Amino acid sequence: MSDSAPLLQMQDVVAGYSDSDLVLNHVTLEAAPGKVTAVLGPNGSGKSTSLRVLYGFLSPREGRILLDGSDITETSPQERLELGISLLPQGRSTFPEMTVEENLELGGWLWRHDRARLRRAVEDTFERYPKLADLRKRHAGSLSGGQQRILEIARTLILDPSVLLIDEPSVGLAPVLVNEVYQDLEALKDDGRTILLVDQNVQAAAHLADYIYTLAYGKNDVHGDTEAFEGQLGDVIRSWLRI
Ligand SMILES: Nc1ncnc2c1ncn2[C@@H]1O[C@H](COP(=O)(O)OP(=O)(O)OP(=O)(O)O)[C@@H](O)[C@H]1O
Repeated sequence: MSDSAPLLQMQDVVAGYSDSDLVLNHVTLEAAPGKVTAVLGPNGSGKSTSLRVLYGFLSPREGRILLDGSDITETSPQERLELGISLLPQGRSTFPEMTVEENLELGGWLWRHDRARLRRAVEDTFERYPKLADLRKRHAGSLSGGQQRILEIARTLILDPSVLLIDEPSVGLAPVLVNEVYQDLEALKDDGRTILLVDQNVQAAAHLADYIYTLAYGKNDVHGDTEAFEGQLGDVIRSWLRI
């Protein structure tokens, strides 16, 4: 872990989708403030499940989740959202029949009773993403895959979260759009947001990340500063082929 105290921590978590099922077997992850922490690993190693536990969609059977040192293990996803944690889930999550603007407003649902604040947040987002502003009245379902992904990222920012949990940001996108998405994530890093990134795109994630964890079979494998992985990522990936 880097020098600063971690902002978000998953400590020694055991979790599964049923009583008999063990998906995370004593997994520990820590995200330092203002840094990008990547969680890499082969299919089925428990990366997305870790994000679900961190966001509160799945309760751990053992272990704790800490935000800035406070135990949030028992808090709901809505409370975590209020505390400044946002999740960008894997796969399509826009509402296709609703406009770009309505999709953004839904991202700010917590502020629905404060219309002025919500409107301001939507307009701030359009300022940050001028291309989305041009599309504001279009149905999300009519946007290209890349535009929809940018809309999804923009929607996770509406509440101005300090921690972003990002699951497979570039999956299913054409290579030219993949670059656009990672440039956007780079800008979020420059904002000083804390990012925990789960990714199959190992090279792009490593390029962005300050710190890397790898998981295998639902357990921690190796972890360290990204520089420590320099020249070794190929070996790490090859080791997954033997799993
Ligand atoms: N909703 C679910 N119900 C039951 N089992 C699940 C569910 N989601 C995932 N699993 C199982 O949990 C294990 C870990 O899955 P998870 O999606 O966390 O892995 P992953 O590392 O993110 O994989 P990928 O890179 O393929 O997305 C897998 O065996 C998977 O089949």
